[in-house]
Amino acid sequence: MILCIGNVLTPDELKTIGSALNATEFVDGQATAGWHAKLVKQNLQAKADALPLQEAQSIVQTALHRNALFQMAVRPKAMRPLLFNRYDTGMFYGSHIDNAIMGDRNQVRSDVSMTLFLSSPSTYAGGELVIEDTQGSHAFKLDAGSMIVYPSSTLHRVEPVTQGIRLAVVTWIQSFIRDASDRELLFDLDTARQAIFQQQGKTQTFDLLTKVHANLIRKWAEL
Ligand SMILES: O=C(O)CCC(=O)C(=O)O
Ligand SMILES: [Fe+2]
Repeated sequence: MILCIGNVLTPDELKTIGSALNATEFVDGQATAGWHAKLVKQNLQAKADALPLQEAQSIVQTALHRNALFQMAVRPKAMRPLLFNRYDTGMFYGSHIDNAIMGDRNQVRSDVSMTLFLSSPSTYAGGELVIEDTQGSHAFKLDAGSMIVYPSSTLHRVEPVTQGIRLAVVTWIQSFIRDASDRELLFDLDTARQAIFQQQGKTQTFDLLTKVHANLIRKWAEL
């Protein structure tokens, strides 16, 4: 399941992050790509230990934590550190698959990839995130503060930026629910169960759906 989530960051938060990124040193993005992805990666990323970045990192961390849709769709168990990336005019990231296991000491299996867009689409041309699945290629260019989550098992790319600068923050998440179709099933069930609660309250039907939901998590969750 590919899911777009709007308004993850407030305009104020976006402004603070923008100022932090202005004060941050960006380096060649090649450092964090697999040997095959390196061949097609041409972007920049913020130095991980850059001081001005700390506030920006904690703003995004908090925003992910409070976002009910993100939590429901991804069911995060562990997450790679947030990576702020930048594509200046002419930069791109060609078709690639993300590494399955990331990190040296705290290893994370990438089940879900996410991009949180930080630049308004009106400020740059190109730079679409294109995700390929069995139904074809899907291009995304979201509002600043909106995010997309998609299975890390997909080939994807960032189209060349032909004008302006594209800023984003990306990360990879290991989910309690490893299988993407199981995650989607739980997401749908949870959505339906909550709609029933809104309409009818805590009925027997709601209780039954909640039981199925909880027991499927028991069946599938990896702790
Ligand atoms: O910038 C993006 O939207 C995605 C970048 C990406 O695919 C990656 O860093 O692996
Ligand atoms: Fe990627």
